[in-house]
Amino acid sequence: MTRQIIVGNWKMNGTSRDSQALVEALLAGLPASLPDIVTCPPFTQLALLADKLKVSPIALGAQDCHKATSGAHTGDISPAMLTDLGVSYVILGHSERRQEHGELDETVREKAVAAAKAGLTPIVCIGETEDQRESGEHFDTLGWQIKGSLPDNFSGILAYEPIWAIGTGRAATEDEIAETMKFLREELVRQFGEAGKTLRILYGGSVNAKNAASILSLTDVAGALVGGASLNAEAFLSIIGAASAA
Ligand SMILES: O=C(CO)COP(=O)(O)O
Repeated sequence: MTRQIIVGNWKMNGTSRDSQALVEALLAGLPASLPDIVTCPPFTQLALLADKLKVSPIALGAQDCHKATSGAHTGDISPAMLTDLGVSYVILGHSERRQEHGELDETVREKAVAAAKAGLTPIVCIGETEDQRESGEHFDTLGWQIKGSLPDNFSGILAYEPIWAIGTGRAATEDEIAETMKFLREELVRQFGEAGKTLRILYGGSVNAKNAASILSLTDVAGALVGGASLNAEAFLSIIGAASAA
């Protein structure tokens, strides 16, 4: 059984003071048996946390990167700048970036190629809107997102985050997650052949201390991408605990 991976996406939250306090509380409370743990603070906290987490079991991730190594891209951060700081994962194509920054599947795919080339593990997010699910178009949407966002030879992590479950407190039901995971696995195998059988898939969307154990026990769920609950040390530690037991 492979170790689960729990990723905390802090989104646009965290001053130096809060970030420091949060990681100190996490480090003090980690259980003896651990899943893989990744924390993705905003860019501004990466250097501080790289230092704090250097000799810890918590890996560092970023929430986005540019596809170029350097150049005239005001406001952007390159994969090489992230690896330079000791970052090892990067979330790409989160629905908030797709919606607020107009990121398309193609952009996400180019970023995933660049990230992997720099040595980062890309965590590529896909997910349907509530309207798409209600009208029965969710599998088509997810299928297109997989085809468009994942590069050839993809060896990163796929995160399924239904948009209607993000930040709403309404996680997808176990049946919805199970059925979707089955579909995603089939699509990955269709696209990547044998390699698609072992690509890791995370679930994200209102994962919390209460529902983590049941979600993480579902077939093909290799871990969770956690937003709000990753900002609370106690809640995130409970999710880590649930992953150790899964
Ligand atoms: O978007 C998410 C993680 O990337 C999920 O956010 P919530 O856990 O706050 O629903």
